[in-house]
Amino acid sequence: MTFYQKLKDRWQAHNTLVCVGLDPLPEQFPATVADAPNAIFAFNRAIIDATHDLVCAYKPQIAHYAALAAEDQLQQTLDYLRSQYPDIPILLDSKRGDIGSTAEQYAREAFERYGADAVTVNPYMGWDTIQPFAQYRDRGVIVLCRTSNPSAGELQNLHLDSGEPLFEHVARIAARDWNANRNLALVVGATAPAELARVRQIVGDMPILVPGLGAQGGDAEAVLQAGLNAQRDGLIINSSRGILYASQGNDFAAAARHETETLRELANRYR
Ligand SMILES: O=c1ccn([C@@H]2O[C@H](COP(=O)(O)O)[C@@H](O)[C@H]2O)c(=O)[nH]1
Repeated sequence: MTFYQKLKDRWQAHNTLVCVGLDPLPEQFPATVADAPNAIFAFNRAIIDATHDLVCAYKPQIAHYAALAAEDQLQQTLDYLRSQYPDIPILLDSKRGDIGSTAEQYAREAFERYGADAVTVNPYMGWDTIQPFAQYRDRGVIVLCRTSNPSAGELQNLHLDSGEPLFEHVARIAARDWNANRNLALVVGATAPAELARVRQIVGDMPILVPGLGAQGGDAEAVLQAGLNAQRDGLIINSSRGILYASQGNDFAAAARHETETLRELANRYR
């Protein structure tokens, strides 16, 4: 099944737009988990078991594993997801971007080594750096368009000679020129609802990954009003720290479930 079909099934059959980010910070784990062997995998497994029926996707951010030399625990987490919850798409957030021959290796890393359903990529270097990912027709390629960080507008909102801001140009060429295999999606931050509304106008029904709720302060109502597509879905609304570290006590998994449920209900209120 393709990334897009898996995602659509989760949006519809499970009635959820929520994506839980798997960004381990062991210093915020409860001591009982932090001291266990393979603590990152144990933490992720508890979060996944507590939230799997509420999510449309999981999004591990690769730096959180690489910084700790814990790629083996990322792999364990992905293997666990595939064996226990095979219908939930896995979005590997690695924001890769490099010349074509290196991009081919990054695509192999995401899709063959880790078996991700989709990967985030940086469009700054142009189409020949995206194409090695997009040629995996059954996988998703999620292109950074208007990110959620405070300085995002420094470059992404700059106006081109055509008069349109750069992020709109990225949305336009991604939808019009780069999406021959119908496997592209975009990233637009929850902290930029006006830009999200413009992107939705430009790209039609294309999926949009929206990070920046919770810890970064994005507003769920504004995101839903700006970002839903004609089918009243089309959004992958991510929260990582706000869910994972809702409690740092032994009730962390139950607290994560509560936060996920709350975000799902909030999002569904505006659908
Ligand atoms: O524009 C972007 C693109 C990616 N991210 C990633 O999403 C999560 C957000 O984490 P929170 O704890 O919910 O703030 C994180 O993995 C980022 O690397 C983003 O925030 N903004």
